[in-house]
Amino acid sequence: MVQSLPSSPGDDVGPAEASIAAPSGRVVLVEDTPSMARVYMEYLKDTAWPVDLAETGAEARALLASGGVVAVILDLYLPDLSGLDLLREIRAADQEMAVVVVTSQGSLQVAVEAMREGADDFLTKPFAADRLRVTLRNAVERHAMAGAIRRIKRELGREAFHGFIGSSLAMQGVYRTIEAAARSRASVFITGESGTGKEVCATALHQASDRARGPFVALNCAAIPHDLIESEIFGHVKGAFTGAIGDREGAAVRANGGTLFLDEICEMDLALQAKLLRFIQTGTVQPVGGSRLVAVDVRFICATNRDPWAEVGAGRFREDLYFRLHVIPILLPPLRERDRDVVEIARALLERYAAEEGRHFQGFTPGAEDLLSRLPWPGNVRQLQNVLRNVVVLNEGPLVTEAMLDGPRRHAEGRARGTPAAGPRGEPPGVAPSQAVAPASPLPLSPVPPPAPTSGAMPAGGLEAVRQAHGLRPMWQVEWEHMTTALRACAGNVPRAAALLEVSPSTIYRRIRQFGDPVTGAPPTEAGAAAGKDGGTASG
Ligand SMILES: Nc1ncnc2c1ncn2[C@@H]1O[C@H](COP(=O)(O)OP(=O)(O)OP(=O)(O)O)[C@@H](O)[C@H]1O
Repeated sequence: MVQSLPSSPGDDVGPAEASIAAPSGRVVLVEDTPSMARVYMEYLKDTAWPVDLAETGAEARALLASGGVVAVILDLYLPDLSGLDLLREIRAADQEMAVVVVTSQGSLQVAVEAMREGADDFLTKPFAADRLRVTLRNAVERHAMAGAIRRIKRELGREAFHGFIGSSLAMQGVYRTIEAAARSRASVFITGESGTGKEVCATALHQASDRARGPFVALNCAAIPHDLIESEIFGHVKGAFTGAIGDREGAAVRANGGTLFLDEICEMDLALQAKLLRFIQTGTVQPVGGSRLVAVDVRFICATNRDPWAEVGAGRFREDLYFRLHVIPILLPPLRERDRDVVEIARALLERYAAEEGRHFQGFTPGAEDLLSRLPWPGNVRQLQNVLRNVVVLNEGPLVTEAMLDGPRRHAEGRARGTPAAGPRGEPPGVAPSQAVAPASPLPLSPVPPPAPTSGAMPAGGLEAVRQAHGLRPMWQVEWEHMTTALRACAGNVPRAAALLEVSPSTIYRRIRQFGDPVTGAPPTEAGAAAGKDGGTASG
């Protein structure tokens, strides 16, 4: 038999407790002895929740299945079923309700077992009205609190997500947006500094979407020469231009049923932007030199490390295209704004690189981890990768020390001692002129220099003598000369120079901000001095 008590607005708690919002729902009292049931129902008549009585396990199951139950007061001895089994069923079904078990004198062992199985509290018969009410109320509140904490932990506790490592609050927000955006077909526009993981983000969006089984096609708009990019996206027919020896599908058709990722979208020229807009509006593409329209179903994701709205303002990016693509924006925070993520990523990278390079690194000293957290990482995760690869290749384990990471400071000290390690303007590589001589704080990181000469390892004269003996030059110098040649060959067109060198244009932009523009003669920028000193060798 199931009986119900109506709820009462009043409760037996004091004013302070009454101010806590009690979770809503019903209480199920499971008690097979009618006289006891009557007493408990009387005790409970003034609680905040309506109470249903179940006199058997079967009745209890039916009430629980009907939902909306906030708590169960469960006698462990039932005619048709063990109360412990019912408790296990509740917890196995992950039902969010508090459970208070009722046991007889002398059965403490059973109470302990019930607590282990997930009961929130227990009462030993006999007990007074107040005791029942307070125990019930506390159990409901504790359970609600524990549930909220569990949910928050589940939300916030993600240390990795589809290729991302990092449990910072900033990245939890990104993971949530990716999850929500993945369910939609709306275009996503990813922004963030170079190396923050924009491509990882695009891949995650694809993997978390219902297009995951379809193709993911990525195209770097800056890495492809302008005269080829149209055919790269839309394809071409045989004879469309010199060298078009056959029909070729473009990225759009290859991405059919999946995702098309247009990286460095702001590098696309305006004429092509118009064609892209038409593609987005009509869902059809026309191969270069062809007359037939091909229908394709793709989800667009694009990315840039520029400010796309500023590009619109400057007339380099079409406003209508911006609004078509910028439906769901995702901003990837720079690594320096991700709390301890840098350490979490560094640990994972160290393990990977040590395995790949056959080194025996086991971790970082506390000082090294602290330094990792303090460095500004202008080149973000890619820079961290370069630095750690460098550390692993050039040093021996078992621990990465501060000294192994402290490149700029050692460069600065070397300079102070007169070590000739000057950049184009006399600064040490990777360090802004203004920071080059600052000995204290290890600001923007340069590639980790070779290990300090150990006795017997270097001939007299140190690094420079070895360089001269072998005709070697620092990598940054070779890299910059190469970039300068490429830029001059392309009349200062960065994307074209990047395509020639097969690096990301952002790598060249960073160097221009750092060293100045060799074509226009523009000097390095202040912003570049602060933001462009990753000093890593050209990548991507
Ligand atoms: N949170 C992260 N955890 C682990 N690895 C990461 C993370 N973010 C980025 N990476 C890695 O860092 C490298 C750079 O990432 P990615 O290419 O996605 O950056 P990006 O923002 O697209 O860079 P760019 O603007 O220069 O093209 C990749 O090897 C990527 O796997």
